[in-house]
Amino acid sequence: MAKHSLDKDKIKILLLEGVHQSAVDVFERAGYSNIEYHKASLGEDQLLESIKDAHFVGLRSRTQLTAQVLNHAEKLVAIGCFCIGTNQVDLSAAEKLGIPVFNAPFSNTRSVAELVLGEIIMLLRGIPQRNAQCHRGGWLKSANGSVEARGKTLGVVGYGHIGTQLGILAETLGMRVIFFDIEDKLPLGNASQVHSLNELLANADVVSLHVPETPSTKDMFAEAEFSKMRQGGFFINASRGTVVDIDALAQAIKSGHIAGAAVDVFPVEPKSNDDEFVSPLRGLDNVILTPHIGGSTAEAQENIGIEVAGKLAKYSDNGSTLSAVNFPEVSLAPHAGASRLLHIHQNRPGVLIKINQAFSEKGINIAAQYLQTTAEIGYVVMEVDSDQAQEALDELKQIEGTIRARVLF
Ligand SMILES: NC(=O)c1ccc[n+]([C@@H]2O[C@H](COP(=O)([O-])OP(=O)(O)OC[C@H]3O[C@@H](n4cnc5c(N)ncnc54)[C@H](O)[C@@H]3O)[C@@H](O)[C@H]2O)c1
Ligand SMILES: O=C(O)CC[C@@H](O)C(=O)O
Repeated sequence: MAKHSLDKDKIKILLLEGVHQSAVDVFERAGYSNIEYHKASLGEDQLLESIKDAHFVGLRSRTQLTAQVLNHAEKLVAIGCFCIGTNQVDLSAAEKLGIPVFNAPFSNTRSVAELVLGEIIMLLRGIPQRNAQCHRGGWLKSANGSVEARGKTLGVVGYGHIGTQLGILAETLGMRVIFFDIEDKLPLGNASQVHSLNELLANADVVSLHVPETPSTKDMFAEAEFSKMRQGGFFINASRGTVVDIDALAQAIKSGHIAGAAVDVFPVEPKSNDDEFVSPLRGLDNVILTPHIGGSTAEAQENIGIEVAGKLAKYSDNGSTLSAVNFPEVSLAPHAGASRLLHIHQNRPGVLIKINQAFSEKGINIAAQYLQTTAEIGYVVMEVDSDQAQEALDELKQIEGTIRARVLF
């Protein structure tokens, strides 16, 4: 492939939150050496300073990329969320600035499902409180409140990648699986979809949440929902902390209505491993608390590193936005001897016609062209003869509604 418009060693890649070494390896193999690597998330001021001249940023769930931060990141070309969730990024602000956001939609799915499966067994056997007693020198040898998973009903809220995997695994234990989702979903195995959350709450022995953080899931579980769960039921949340009113959950557990819970995500999480974890669930023996590690396994983190770094490197190398979460998806094979230009514009009628008119008036020959749009923006990848690339770029920059235009190679 021809020379990159910007020397690769000038392209700054900022990696935060200890993303796996596999990501660094992918970038280095692709020729990118200017990598600023941080093991933890950065404080606000340090983030602003480091992101100001970064072309790519990679983060996990702690770093908040708000519109303010993005506006400050003058050179930012693309964002990689080295995880599933993308709620920590203002996706719409990024889109309007012409910045695609990539994630790893299923590299840690299995890890979360396995953790939850283990927690189901632990909760049904009353292990958390027995474990806590033993640590304090107690001996709670009793079958009281201990039951098998076989024959119990698991209620999955959000039957997506994780919810479906969990359902299949739970069936191998002999559990009956019901699920509630806002979309009609193909039930896997013997699972069955119920038509309201209330129906699920009334029928499940264990309720497990696997929805994304969206306006519709904010505080989706509060006092009313907990009170509709079965007396003595169990509750698991490994989705996002904002989905649950944590005080209401603590209250439902203290009252004995909920017999135990496993919680991996919290409305407020410590910024680093050195900060204190504060929660109304602390000190409750029948609650398994984990520090947002549902997807934190060696396998998942390595695969996520490879997947997301690969997507960023591809976007940098050839403009491919396949599987971006906030951007039109375009992928175009390179043609020998041609230069590639990228044009991101506000989605208004006639932009492509204007580009083609301008090129035709200047005698610029288009070898290939591909446009995709979202409601907000349009993204055109095109190729022209290499000796006309600069002239073509100058024309593109003058098209009304242009957000960004650049020559890639
Ligand atoms: N604890 C962790 O470490 C960890 C790891 C990975 C993912 N997660 C979280 O888990 C979430 C789910 O992951 P996934 O890969 O299964 O996502 P997914 O997008 O595949 O599935 C989410 C499902 O939730 C459904 N949904 C959305 N809004 C809903 C609502 N209001 N009520 C009912 N259903 C609704 C969707 O239709 C979809 O089927 C992620 O968004 C992420 O926030 C946490
Ligand atoms: O690795 C993380 O910080 C987030 C993991 C998980 O919540 C995800 O969204 O994939």
